[in-house]
Amino acid sequence: MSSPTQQHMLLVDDEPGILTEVSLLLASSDVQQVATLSDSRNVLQYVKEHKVTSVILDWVMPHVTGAEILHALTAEHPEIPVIVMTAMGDVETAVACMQQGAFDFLTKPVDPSRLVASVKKALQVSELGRQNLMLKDYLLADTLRNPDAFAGIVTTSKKMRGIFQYIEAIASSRLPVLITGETGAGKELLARAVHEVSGVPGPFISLNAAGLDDFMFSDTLFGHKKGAFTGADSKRDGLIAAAAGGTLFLDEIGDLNLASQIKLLRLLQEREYYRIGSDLLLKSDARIVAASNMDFTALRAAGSFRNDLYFRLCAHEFRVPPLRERLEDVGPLVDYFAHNIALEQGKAIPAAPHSVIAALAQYRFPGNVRELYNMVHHAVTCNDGQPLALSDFPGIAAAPARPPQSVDAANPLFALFGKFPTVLQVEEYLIAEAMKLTGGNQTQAAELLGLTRPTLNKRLKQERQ
Ligand SMILES: Nc1ncnc2c1ncn2[C@@H]1O[C@H](COP(=O)(O)OP(=O)(O)OP(=O)(O)O)[C@@H](O)[C@H]1O
Repeated sequence: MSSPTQQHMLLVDDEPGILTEVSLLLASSDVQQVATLSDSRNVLQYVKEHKVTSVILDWVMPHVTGAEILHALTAEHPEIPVIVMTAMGDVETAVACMQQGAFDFLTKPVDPSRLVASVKKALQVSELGRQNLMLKDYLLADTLRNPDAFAGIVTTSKKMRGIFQYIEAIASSRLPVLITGETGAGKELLARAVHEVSGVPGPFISLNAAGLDDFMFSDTLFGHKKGAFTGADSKRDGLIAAAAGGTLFLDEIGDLNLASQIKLLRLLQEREYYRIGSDLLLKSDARIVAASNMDFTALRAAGSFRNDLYFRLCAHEFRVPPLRERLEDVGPLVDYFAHNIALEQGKAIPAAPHSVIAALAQYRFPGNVRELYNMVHHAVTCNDGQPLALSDFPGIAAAPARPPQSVDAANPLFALFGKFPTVLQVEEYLIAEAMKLTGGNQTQAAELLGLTRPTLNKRLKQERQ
C-alpha cells in the first residue's frame, strides 16, 4: 500500500531502546514522520499541539500509565487509532485494552511484520476518517476550494457537484482512483480534474488499455531495455516513467488482459516495475487513476478481472452519471458546445430555443455528452447563425406539448422512453441493456441480441460517432 500523505505517528515508550528500534523499523517500511516520547506525562499535551494520525503506546510506564493515556485519548480524540504494545501478553490485558477502545494490541517482543501491518492499517483508517470529515464539511458547505480545476466541465447537476466535492476531499491522497460510467459521460475530463486538484508537479499521462495485448501493454507502460527483443534498437522509457511525480490515467481498464493485470497489481502494491528485458528494479511515484465503462461486479464474477486488482484500484471510487440521469445539463451543454463550435467555424453564435432543449431532453443519449457534442456540431455546421431548430437534429422528435396520458400511460414503451420511441432508439436501448447485462462482453451481448459480434461491434462504433 502506498502511504497516505500527512501521516504523523507518535510512539510512546519509557525504554529508549524500543523507541529507536521501532522508529527504524517504521522508517524502513515507508512510514515517515514518527515522533517519539519516553515521558508519558507529555503525551496528551503533544497530541493537543500536533496533528497526530496514530499512536503506538506502551502499556506499563512510570508516571502516567498506558491505560490512563488510552482512556484520555479515546475520550478526547476518538479519531486517532491507538495501538497498544505490552510485555503483558495475558488475555485480561488484551481484553481491557480493546474494551477501552484500542485499535490493536501487540505483545513484546513485537513481531516486526505484525507491527508494520498494524501501523499501516491504523494510518489507512485514520486517513479514511479524515476524508470522511472533509467530505462532510464540503457537502454541508457546498463550496469548492479549487473551482478552476473544474472550469472546463459544464454542469448544473447536484450529482456532478457531489463528485467535484469528492475529488477535492481525496485530493491529498496518493491512493488510486477508479472512475466508472458509460462511454462519453466525462470520465477522462474528471480524471484530469483529479490530477489538477491534487496539485502534483508531474504531468497527466494517458494510456488506453483497450485492445492492447500483454506485450504491447508492458512495452507501452514499462518500456524496454535496448536489445530486449528483435527491433528494440534503443532503450525505451515507458509511460510510467513519463508520469513521474504526476498522474497515470489508465482508460478502459476493464479490457485489460489477465497477464497485464498481474503486472499492474505489482505496480500498485509495490510501486515497482521492470522494463522489458531488464533486471533493474525501478520505482514509481505516479498516482494511478483508472476508468472503465464496464460493470466490475460482472467482470469479477466472470473471472475476467482480478478481485485483488479491483480492490487496489478502488481505494477511491466514483461513478459518473449518464447524461440521461442529469438532463438539467442538456441546455447548458448545448449552449456551451454551440458557442465553441460557432466560434471555430467563424459563425454567429446560434441561440438554442427551449423547444429544442425540451426535445433533446426526451432522448436517452447512449453516447452521453460525446453524442450530444456530435449532434450540436452537426446542427451548428448545417445552420447559418439562425436559432437552432429541431430539423437541425435528425432523429430527435419534438417533445409532446403535454405528457401523453390515457392510452399511452398503459404502454410499457412510454414508461421506458417517455414517448413512442423510434426504431433507432429501441435498437440503441437494446444494445445498451445487453452490454450492461453482460458486463460489457461483446460476444455474450451479441448472442443475447441475436447478432454476430462484428455486427454488434459496428453498431457500437456507429453509436459512438
Ligand atoms: N460536463 C462536460 N462539459 C464539457 N464537455 C464535456 C463534459 N462531459 C464530457 N465532455 C466532453 O465529451 C467528450 C467525452 O468525454 P470523456 O472523453 O471525458 O468521456 P469518457 O467517459 O472518458 O468516454 P470513454 O469511456 O468513451 O473514454 C469529451 O470531448 C469531453 O470534453
